[in-house]
Formats: sequence, C-alpha cells, structure tokens
Amino acid sequence: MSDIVKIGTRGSLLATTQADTVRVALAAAGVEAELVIVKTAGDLSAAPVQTIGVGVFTAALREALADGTVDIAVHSYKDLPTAADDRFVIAAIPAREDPRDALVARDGLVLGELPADAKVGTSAPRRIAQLRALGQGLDVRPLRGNLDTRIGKVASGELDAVIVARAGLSRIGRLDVVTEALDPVQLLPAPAQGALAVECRTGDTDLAAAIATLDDAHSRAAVAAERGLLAELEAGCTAPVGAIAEVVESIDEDGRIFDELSLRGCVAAIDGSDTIRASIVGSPDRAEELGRELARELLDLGARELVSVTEPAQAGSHVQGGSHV
Ligand SMILES: NCc1[nH]cc(CCC(=O)O)c1CC(=O)O
Repeated sequence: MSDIVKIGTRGSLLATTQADTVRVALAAAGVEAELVIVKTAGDLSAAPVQTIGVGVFTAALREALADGTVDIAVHSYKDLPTAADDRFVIAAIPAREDPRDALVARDGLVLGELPADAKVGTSAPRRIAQLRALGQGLDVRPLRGNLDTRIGKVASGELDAVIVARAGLSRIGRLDVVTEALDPVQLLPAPAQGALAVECRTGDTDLAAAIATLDDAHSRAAVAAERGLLAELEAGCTAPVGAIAEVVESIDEDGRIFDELSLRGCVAAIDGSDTIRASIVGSPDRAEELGRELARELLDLGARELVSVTEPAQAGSHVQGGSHV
C-alpha cells in the first residue's frame, strides 16, 4: 500500500460527499486517504442515460482503478453494471441509506395531491413506468443533471415536482426539500439504490482488508438480492425494474432469533399499462439466489416483454393506465 491511498470519485457534490465518508472511515481505521476526481461520460453528457449506455458513471472510474491512477473507486452501487469484472473486488458495502425515492414538490404537496397534468420530472424508465401506472394522469417530463439542478426546477416553477433518490439528498444535506418519501408500494426503488460500492483491485489484499472494516453485512445481503434479480432479468440500471430487500430479525418456533431476508420486485410497462410484482422471503446467506428465483417468477408472470423496453420520456407525453395489480 502506498502512503496515501487515492480514492477515485466523480466530481459532483453527491459523489465527493459519498467518497469523503469512505475517506473519513478509513482514517478512523488508521489508513490515510485523499480524493481524486475522475470525469466520467455521465458527467460530460446531459443525454438520457439509456442513450449513452450502461456504466456511463462508472467505467472511467474503473479504468482509473485498473491503471493505478487511483487505489479505490467509490460508486453509487445502482450505477454499476451487473456483469462481474474480475479486475476488481467490492471490498465494502457500507451501511446503506434509506433506499426510497423522494418526491420534491411545490407547495409541500405529496404525490397523491398532485393534480392531473402536473409536470413531474424524471428520466428513469423505472420511475416513469411506475408513475404512469398510478393512473393519476401525471405529465412525466425528462430530467437530468446533478441533484441541485433537478430540485432547482421545482423552486423555479418549471416543474411541479421531481423524483430523485432520497439517499442522494440525504448525503448532500438537502432532505429539507423532500415533501414525501415514496412508499415502495407506489414506487419501488432501483436495485441497490442508496448503497455504495467501494472497489479496489483484485489482489490488493491489504487495502481490501482495511476497506472491509466499512462493510455492513445486512446491506451487502440486501443489495446482492436486488442485483441478483436484475442480473437474472438481464436488465440494467435503465430498465423499468424496481426492487427492495431488507434483512429483519425473525423468531422460530423454539424461540430462536434468526435473520430473514425479504425481497420485493416489480417490472413495469413504460406506458404504465401493466406492472408485474412478486416477493420472496429466505435466508440472507442465499441472497443472490433469492433474487434470481424472484426474477424467474417475474419472467413466468410475463416480465420478459416489459424489461427490454426503455423508451425515454417524451416531453409532454402523459400516457397512463391503471395497473392490474
Ligand atoms: N442514476 C443517478 C444516481 N445514482 C445514484 C443516485 C443517488 C444516490 C443513490 O441512489 O445511492 C442517483 C441520483 C438519483 O437517482 O436521483
């Protein structure tokens, strides 16, 4: 290990704030580290993520890790492609933030109070599809840019509301703008939303061991289940797929306490005409397999057709329909 460990991060306030939590935790474990900012394709383009490709936020960071420019990469886990990359290990998944999506709306409104035709900004097919499925007649508008830009569109009156990950606002200290933390029954978050992936090079075992002190076993299991589901669906972070897993304590008939993982997942049609949902419960030791099992159930229920459609929101379009579940 070199004297000062280099932590690679994107340059946004959110990314540097996230990376700094890793720096501080490593310092507490006696490892001195500094942040190194790496520009990614996702930072250089304002196009919808589904048109610039999977891994836009993470590929450049991984290259910097591979070529030794940095020693650690801190990613928002939900931006990482599901395909494994043998060059790296995810040495820690720190305790995850609240994974729910957040509504930031004018006048303190909650989702159910938004009138038909209210302009709601989001570009994630998962959010578009689930919003349309509510059948509320919302006018879903494209939205990209960093968090400040996004929430600024509500303050300026350009949009009635935006939907962003609550975790992002929490990390940059802007939970004050949240008017509702959306119930997963209405809007299932993206697989791994709110979690960080702290990567280092395979074989960098001393550093991996230092980083592993930041790992949270429950968060790791929950994320493994959600991403197992995504992988089995052969879908990426731009697919209309939602998932949320939780590890909770349960008690068996002999009074013994044990950990149980519960996972819910959905695949939604981009036009809001259909949402397929299912859930599963099992041992956290089988987290990824539970995710894959649930994906196969969703596929049996007809998810295949819905997964592949990732049409971006058209300005002004507001197709909606009642969900059949
Ligand atoms: N796709 C962009 C992205 N990647 C991670 C976050 C937020 C932080 C997180 O989910 O961990 C966001 C913004 C958003 O979805 O609103």
